[in-house]
Amino acid sequence: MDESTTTTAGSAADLPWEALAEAATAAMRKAYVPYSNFPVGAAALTDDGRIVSGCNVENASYGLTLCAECSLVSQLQMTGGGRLVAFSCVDGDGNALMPCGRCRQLLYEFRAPGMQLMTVSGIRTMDEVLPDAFGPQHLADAGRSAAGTTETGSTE
Ligand SMILES: O=c1ccn([C@H]2C[C@H](O)[C@@H](CO)O2)c(=O)[nH]1
Ligand SMILES: [Zn+2]
Repeated sequence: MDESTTTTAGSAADLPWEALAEAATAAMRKAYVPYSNFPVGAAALTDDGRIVSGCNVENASYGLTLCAECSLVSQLQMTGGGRLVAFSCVDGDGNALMPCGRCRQLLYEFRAPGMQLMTVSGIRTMDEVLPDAFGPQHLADAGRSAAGTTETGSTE
């Protein structure tokens, strides 16, 4: 079945978008952005009910900047792993922000089937924001793909 039609994430309306926006806004306030002055906060619901979040962290070597989504993925892994069911990120004014291309790829790795994202243009699925994505499923040699995981990362 097409991931966008699976229901692991539940219906978009049932997802806790308000709580995610609040967590993203709280994370945004922790951003380290002396160069761009463009704080970003990201938050996501995991498949076991946690909310993980992250902020952008810039660097004097500008290109080394970590997007908020990088920080979120790191927190996901450090707090028990799992998969992302719903994702939201906000700018300094609290407005929804579309993750940059690199971050869509980062999020794709940890998506739950049917993962939903709150974006500037409304609620979208991962498939919609990153169609025909490259992922662990393309690493044909099992030795090089995510150890012991299936396409969606669940252990079997
Ligand atoms: O998806 C994105 C896009 C941009 N930024 C950050 C990086 C940089 O610090 C600032 C301006 O690009 O916004 C993120 O955190 N996530
Ligand atoms: Zn990014």
